[in-house]
Amino acid sequence: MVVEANSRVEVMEGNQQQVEANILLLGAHDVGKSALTVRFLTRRFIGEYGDIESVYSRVDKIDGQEICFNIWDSQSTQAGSLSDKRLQWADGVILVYSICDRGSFDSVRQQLQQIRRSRKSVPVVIVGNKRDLQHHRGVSSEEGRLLALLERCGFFEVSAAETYHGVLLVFYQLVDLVRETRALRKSSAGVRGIIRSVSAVFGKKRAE
Ligand SMILES: Nc1nc2c(ncn2[C@@H]2O[C@H](COP(=O)(O)OP(=O)(O)OP(=O)(O)O)[C@@H](O)[C@H]2O)c(=O)[nH]1
Repeated sequence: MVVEANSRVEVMEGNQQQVEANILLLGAHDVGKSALTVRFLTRRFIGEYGDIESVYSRVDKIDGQEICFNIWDSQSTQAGSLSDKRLQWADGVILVYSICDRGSFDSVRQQLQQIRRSRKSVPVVIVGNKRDLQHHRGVSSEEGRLLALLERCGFFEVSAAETYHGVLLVFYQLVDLVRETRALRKSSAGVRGIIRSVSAVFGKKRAE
């Protein structure tokens, strides 16, 4: 059976429900967006990645629920040229910088501001990648954590080159945030509905 929910198609077989989560990866050039995507999809680090911008999918079962991750590994953009189309598509955003590249951290700050202007409540996880290159570190963990705290984002430092599990946690935390946001939206829509009904009844009484 196929049902429409919040303009999203959810596929149901018996009691099983598959939830879709559109995840957009953003960040400056060379920070490891493709490396993180490929790690998550294949568990591998292949070292060099082409320039093909594409959406990839992977289905996982989390807490008994099937989640279809649709991942848009976008080409790096200047802050300011972040297309609205990509942001409107996303249910959640992974903002990537390299811990060795301060400029890429500044780009994350700028992109975050831009995201907040057009999608105020979209969940975001900030990722400091290339954690294996400690000797070249240019951004401290505290700076990354503080930015995430101030902007209410998730935060991880990972190495796409070295570990799979750290990368897995990034995607899983984001999907948790996406599910929480949807649940909140649903319950606040419910409350709005109740308020409308109550005002309709009282409005009527006043008119009588
Ligand atoms: N040492 C190290 N190198 C990494 C890591 N992640 C990615 N790289 C390397 O960084 C370079 C850029 O990685 P990509 O995944 O292509 O970066 P990108 O952000 O997708 O780059 P663009 O698509 O050009 O914006 C490649 O040479 C990767 O091998 C990491 O965790 N550690």
